[in-house]
Amino acid sequence: MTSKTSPARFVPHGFVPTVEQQKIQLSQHRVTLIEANAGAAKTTTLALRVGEAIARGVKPEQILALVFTPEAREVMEKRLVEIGIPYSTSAQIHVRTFEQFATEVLKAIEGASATPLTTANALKPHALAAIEQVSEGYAGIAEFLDINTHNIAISQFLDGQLRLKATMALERWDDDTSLQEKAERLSIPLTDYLWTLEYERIRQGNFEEVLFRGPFDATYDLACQLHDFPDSKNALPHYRLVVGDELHDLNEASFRILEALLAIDELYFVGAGDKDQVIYSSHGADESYLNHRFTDLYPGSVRYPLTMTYRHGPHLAYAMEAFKQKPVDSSLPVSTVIDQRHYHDRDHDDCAAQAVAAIKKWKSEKLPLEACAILLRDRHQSVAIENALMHAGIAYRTQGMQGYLQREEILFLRGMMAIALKNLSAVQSEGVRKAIVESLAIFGEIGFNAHDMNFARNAIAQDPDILNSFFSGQLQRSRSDKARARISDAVSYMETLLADAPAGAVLQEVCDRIDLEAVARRIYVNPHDAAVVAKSVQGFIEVARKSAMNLREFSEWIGAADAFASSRKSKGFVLLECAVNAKGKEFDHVILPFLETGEFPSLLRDIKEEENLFYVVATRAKARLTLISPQDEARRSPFIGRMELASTRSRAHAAVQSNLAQATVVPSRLDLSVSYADKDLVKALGAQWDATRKVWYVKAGLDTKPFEQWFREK
Ligand SMILES: Nc1ncnc2c1ncn2[C@@H]1O[C@H](COP(=O)(O)OP(=O)(O)OP(=O)(O)O)[C@@H](O)[C@H]1O
Repeated sequence: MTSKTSPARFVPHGFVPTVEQQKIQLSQHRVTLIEANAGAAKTTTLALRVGEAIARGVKPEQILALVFTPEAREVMEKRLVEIGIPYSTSAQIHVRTFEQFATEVLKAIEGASATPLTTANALKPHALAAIEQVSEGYAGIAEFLDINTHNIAISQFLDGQLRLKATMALERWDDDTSLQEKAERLSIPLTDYLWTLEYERIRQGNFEEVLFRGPFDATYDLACQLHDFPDSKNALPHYRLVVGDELHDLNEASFRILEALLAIDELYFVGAGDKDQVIYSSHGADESYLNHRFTDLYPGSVRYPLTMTYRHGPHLAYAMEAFKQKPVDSSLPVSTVIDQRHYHDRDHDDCAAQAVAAIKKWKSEKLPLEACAILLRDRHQSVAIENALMHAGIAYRTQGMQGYLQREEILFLRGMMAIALKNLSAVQSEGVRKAIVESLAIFGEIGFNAHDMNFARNAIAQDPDILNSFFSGQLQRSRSDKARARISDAVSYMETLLADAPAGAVLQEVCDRIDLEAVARRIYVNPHDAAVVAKSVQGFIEVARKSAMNLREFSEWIGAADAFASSRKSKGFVLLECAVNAKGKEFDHVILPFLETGEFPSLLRDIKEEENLFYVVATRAKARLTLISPQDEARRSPFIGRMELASTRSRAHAAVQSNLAQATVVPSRLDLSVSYADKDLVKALGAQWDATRKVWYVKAGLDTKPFEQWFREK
């Protein structure tokens, strides 16, 4: 595909590739691997490789770019265009998550798509059916079984089966291996092993028709299919080039899909990753694939380094070097600012005020708000931040999560207030009215089926005055007597209230009467989700209490806040996003609030992954990183201390000076505006044709005078 001596045919837009990048761009090895630090241009260099392939005649639809998450897919799509591949061309490149790719291939094999079930709540009925089959079917060994059907057990089961499948640990055993032995070898309780087998039996359905697929199931099913029926490899599209980003997320199932793709002749593969960005080990992600699995399979694979980060300057590079205890460097002649701000201990409103102060400072320097991102460890943290932003009149946009006023648990409380004030009609948006009705049904644990739910949503959204009578009537359908009694009590309490009752105290009373935290634990399969919901609710009640408003005033304030949050500006807003969704992205200014023990690192999660997640979010910053932590040093996240900010500062300063001294102005190529009729003329004068970007250009270093009449900007 490429030859060792030939120069690059693809010239990117806006920067000159380094020698290291060029080696990868021109690599002619079947398997090329890149292991490099955050911001060291992995995605960009994969995009360069794609551009080079197109410049050499590979059709864009013969190129596959594989990633693991929708966010990473977005970043890859963006980079392809940024480096200069025209949108019309890049849109034809197959940029897919593994799961999406597997779904498409399975559809080609099976001729139909299995129902996708994406949430733990949607999978719960199938998990319950499976455990029922275990308790009935294995009565003979019942004394070894430990049957539990509460939400925590289901959540643990769903995580466990995902891991078993991601690591392909359910593969066939010798017939004489007993069930107990198999469970022991997998280091899981026998019940969990049997539960997974039954669950898979239900999922795989009868008559070879898969009934449903949960998260990651398509990847697993395709890996099994390729293993069990080698001929199904023929269903894989024939690509000429496959690039894989974020390969640190590889697990056994996705690796096997890559293996099958790589068995296709004439296919080149270039993959990149950073072992310190592994945050999905619960899904079987493992650095061993990058470390040696590729090389074991393809001894001819080569590894190329990308040694410098291009996202930020030496200050942040050295802080990350100290944090991760690995070499990190930057050749950028810029001082990435690392600001620290502190808040009164446990005062999250003060923390949010510090975030606002950091944004105001940025704005006062005439820097664009949309280049600013507040990255949260968890979504419950957005309550204080959103309020502070609204209060300061700073527009914001949430990504990958709803603004807090639109979340189920808060919509439920808004519904209860609407019942008290009989003012659902005051909620401007019909969509929000519908969502409020749905949340009342969910937290009221009313057993609506999809049809009933739809009917209720539409009827009440159109005629909000019937909310009270409808809701009281439907409560009779609540699943448990206890829940029905509690919520009826809360509704009667609300209906007796006057509009001038204090909102904070009333909402607290509603939560106590219903025992909302227990309801959340019943409703949310994942205990972490239930905990986040409880924290959101507490945050909301705190807002009401601190406002000192009565019910009517608070309801009006929510209406105004709703309108503020939904105002859509194309510019002049800051971004609010959860840490896990920020992978692969970059922002001029990253603000990390709530850096205290228990929040970040979260104590409910694996500490190594928390550390990797912190590394991921801190390295999203290009020009400025603001760290917001408690005044009390003992309560601060230990991650800040590990950045050794004070001791790395002078070395970083010296590196910026030295980078400045070495910086040279690199002459870049000049794009021309040439009509079809003039093409032979410019060619004769020495202009080059860029097949990827479909533009004539003068190579860097050539005399541009003869081309003056075709300059794009005179
Ligand atoms: N040769 C170069 N000169 C200057 N800037 C570059 C060069 N190559 C890439 N960059 C810039 O470096 C930044 C980081 O690149 P990229 O996102 O590809 O890194 P990455 O290694 O994939 O990051 P991560 O793993 O942290 O997501 C981008 O802003 C990109 O435009």
